Amino acid sequence: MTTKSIPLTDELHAYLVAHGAPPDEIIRDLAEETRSVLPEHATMQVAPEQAAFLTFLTRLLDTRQAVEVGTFTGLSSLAIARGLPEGGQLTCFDISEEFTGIARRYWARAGVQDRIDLRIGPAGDRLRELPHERYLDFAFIDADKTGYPVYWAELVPRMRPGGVIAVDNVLRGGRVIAPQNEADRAIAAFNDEVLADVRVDPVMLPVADGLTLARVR
Ligand SMILES: C[S@@+](CC[C@H](N)C(=O)[O-])C[C@H]1O[C@@H](n2cnc3c(N)ncnc32)[C@H](O)[C@@H]1O
Repeated sequence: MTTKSIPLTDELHAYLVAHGAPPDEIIRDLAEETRSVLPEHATMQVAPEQAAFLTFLTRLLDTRQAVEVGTFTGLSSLAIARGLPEGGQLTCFDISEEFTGIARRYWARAGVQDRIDLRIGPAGDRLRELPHERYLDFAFIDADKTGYPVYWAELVPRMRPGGVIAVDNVLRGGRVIAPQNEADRAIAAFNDEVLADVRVDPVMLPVADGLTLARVR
């Protein structure tokens, strides 16, 4: 028995991915294309076990309306879209036509393009265009780290009671306890803000680079 999460070697990580929900051919091709076309940015993609978890969570919450902030080449959005029922909708936000051009091709190949509404532009501005109602079942934040407080402020009031916001990179490779740059400091401050927010019940999980799940009251 251990009182904390065990470290993952490469071999153990491969085992964990293989025994959870192993990536299918579409996800494997998307990861491979991202690595070969955008080698400097490829680590921005969510980990395979996170992708599987996003699909699981989307289904668990019976999600009909979801939002993603930070789409890149589309792995997390594909995972969320796959968890939606017929008629469900995912609204995605990103600033890059180049990155999301790749995403669009893989959404089409997976047959989920009709469930995804991609909006290009700074998410802080574009999120304000969403209905001012508590209608979202699930939201995933994974864009520029200094923008997290703005995305949080726009999303929390739009979540239905019991809806969940998932936030990626909350451990910043471990640097969150000794921040070394602006993004690290932003996440350290953001994590404190989430903890103090009486509108949500959060948990922080050591999945990949750290994943916070916040259930909105
Ligand atoms: C970590 S990546 C997202 C990875 C994605 N979730 C995946 O699984 O592939 C961050 C993304 O945020 C986008 N981004 C950066 N600043 C943004 C902003 N102000 N508004 C919207 N998107 C932004 C970047 O273009 C990039 O695609």
